[in-house]
Amino acid sequence: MIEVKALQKRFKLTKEHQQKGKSKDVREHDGYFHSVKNVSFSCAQGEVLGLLGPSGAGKTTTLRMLSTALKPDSGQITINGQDIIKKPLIGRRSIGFLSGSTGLYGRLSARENVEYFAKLHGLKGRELKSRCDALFEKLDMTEFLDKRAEHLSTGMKQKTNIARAVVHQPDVVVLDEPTTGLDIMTTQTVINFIRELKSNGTPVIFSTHHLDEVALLCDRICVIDKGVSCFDDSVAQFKAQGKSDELNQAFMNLLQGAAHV
Ligand SMILES: Nc1ncnc2c1ncn2[C@@H]1O[C@H](COP(=O)(O)OP(=O)(O)OP(=O)(O)O)[C@@H](O)[C@H]1O
Repeated sequence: MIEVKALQKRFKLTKEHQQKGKSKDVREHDGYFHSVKNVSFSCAQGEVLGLLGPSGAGKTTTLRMLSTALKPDSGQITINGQDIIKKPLIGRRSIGFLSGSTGLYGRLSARENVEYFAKLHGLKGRELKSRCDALFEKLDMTEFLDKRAEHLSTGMKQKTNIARAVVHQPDVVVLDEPTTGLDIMTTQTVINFIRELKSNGTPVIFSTHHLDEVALLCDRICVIDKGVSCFDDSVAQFKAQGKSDELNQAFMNLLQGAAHV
């Protein structure tokens, strides 16, 4: 179970940001850009939560705080009752994080990349091999395992990144736009993999702009708009609140009627 309460993160405004016109955004004040102003949600065993919101809403910033890559200014993140802001090492062990900016080591093969991260998490010998082999099969990676990462396609790289993110069998999996830019077959492999994590009881949180994936996978939805979570509940409640059975219409209704900004 992961619980996120009242997260906040602001960034000092640079001249460059001001020149880009950020000063027009309502989240800029006191010399800071308040990227995440008040975000709360939870995701229990066996649930998949879809994190939705317009571009720039604060989804990636929120997910980076969950991964411990960014320290919140205030708020709480607990995993199975453990405060991972106070104990980031526990957070790093407990969370498997895939981000758009995660890089692979280009000169290592796909297999070597995943094994390298497995070793960093203390895996070795037979356990390391059987854990990696199982992931390679589930993610349909066998035919490119020995190719250098620098020569892999976008989809192959994404599969390798996912394997690397979950090789330590984390308690919670957090995926930032896991299917963006992928072809249909690779997208399906990623969707099946999320389903399998769910059926094993692992809470999965993923950000996306694809509402068809939300319909296929999610039990819960959290919507972030201008740094504020304006919805956190079941998919059924989302449709009811948005007064539409169609997720995209419910999403539009919710944002248009938002009273949080
Ligand atoms: N280090 C930073 N310094 C200043 N502003 C930042 C920084 N990181 C993020 N931001 C700003 O915070 C806002 C939220 O960004 P974030 O990447 O979290 O949005 P997002 O919801 O993930 O958007 P998208 O759907 O386009 O990926 C954006 O306006 C972004 O420019």
